[in-house]
Amino acid sequence: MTDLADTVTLPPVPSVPGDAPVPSRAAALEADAVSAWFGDRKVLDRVSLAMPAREVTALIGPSGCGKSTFLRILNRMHELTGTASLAGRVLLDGSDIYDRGRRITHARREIGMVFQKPNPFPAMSLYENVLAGLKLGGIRAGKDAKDDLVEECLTRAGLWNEVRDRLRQPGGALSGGQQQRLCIARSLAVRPRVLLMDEPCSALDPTSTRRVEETIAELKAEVTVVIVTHNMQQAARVSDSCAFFLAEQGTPGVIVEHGPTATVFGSPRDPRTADYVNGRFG
Ligand SMILES: Nc1ncnc2c1ncn2[C@@H]1O[C@H](COP(=O)(O)OP(=O)(O)OP(=O)(O)O)[C@@H](O)[C@H]1O
Repeated sequence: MTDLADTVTLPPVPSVPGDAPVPSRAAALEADAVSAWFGDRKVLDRVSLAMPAREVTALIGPSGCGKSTFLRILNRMHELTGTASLAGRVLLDGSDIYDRGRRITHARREIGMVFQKPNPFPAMSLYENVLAGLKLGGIRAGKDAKDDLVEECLTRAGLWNEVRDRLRQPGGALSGGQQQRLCIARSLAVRPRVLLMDEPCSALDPTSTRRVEETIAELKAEVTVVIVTHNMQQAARVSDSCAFFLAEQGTPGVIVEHGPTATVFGSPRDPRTADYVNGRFG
């Protein structure tokens, strides 16, 4: 249910949708000594990571090392799991999203999430899918502003030209790759400052994957992107910097190495990073 005290008006859209550049609201995100538990099992240990504005940061590492948990901590989704707890700070342009008095809805609106499996509302039209987050976030907009916003977000997600003539068709009628770009458009409609992506291409074919990667490259001027991927070529293609997570022999996950993507892949400092990026384990 929408909390009325949290109702806001949509920030203005460009006057020429799709053509005018969207003013950048990208924010820097910084994790400071983040630890996480499920029950009494610690799964992340004092992870610190700077994710600069207008850059793509890739989180890589073997299955189970805590990448998704870390990502979910970045927009306060971790706390939705009953047994979950955490310590540390997450700074969005310097202020902690976990500060007392900060609303969970604020973090969710500022820091969007795209999931592994495209999850559009299948019976809702494409138009309504794009706008779905506005209702949930208590954001008001008039008819013209909504029309402009739908065009703008579908354009930014790289889907407008494919669907402009069928906006009233259901979201479930699209291909998997198109559905994922629809989900990206839906995330963009609330004007997030950071977009988190949890293996966004793992359910997609190579052509759709390439299209989503192009979309990520186009978006990063306007929104900071943090992406979890198991695909090393993808990390190398899309990211500016890269963090290698590892949880060795039942110990909690830590970042072994973090730096510019070219360095992490080309001349890593730690032999474990070299082994992982060269496919020798994981
Ligand atoms: N809801 C949960 N309840 C209990 N333990 C969990 C839960 N979710 C994750 N875990 C555990 O936390 C650890 C980190 O899991 P997480 O999903 O963050 O790893 P990951 O690196 O994203 O893995 P993958 O690459 O396979 O998605 C794992 O040991 C996992 O079993």
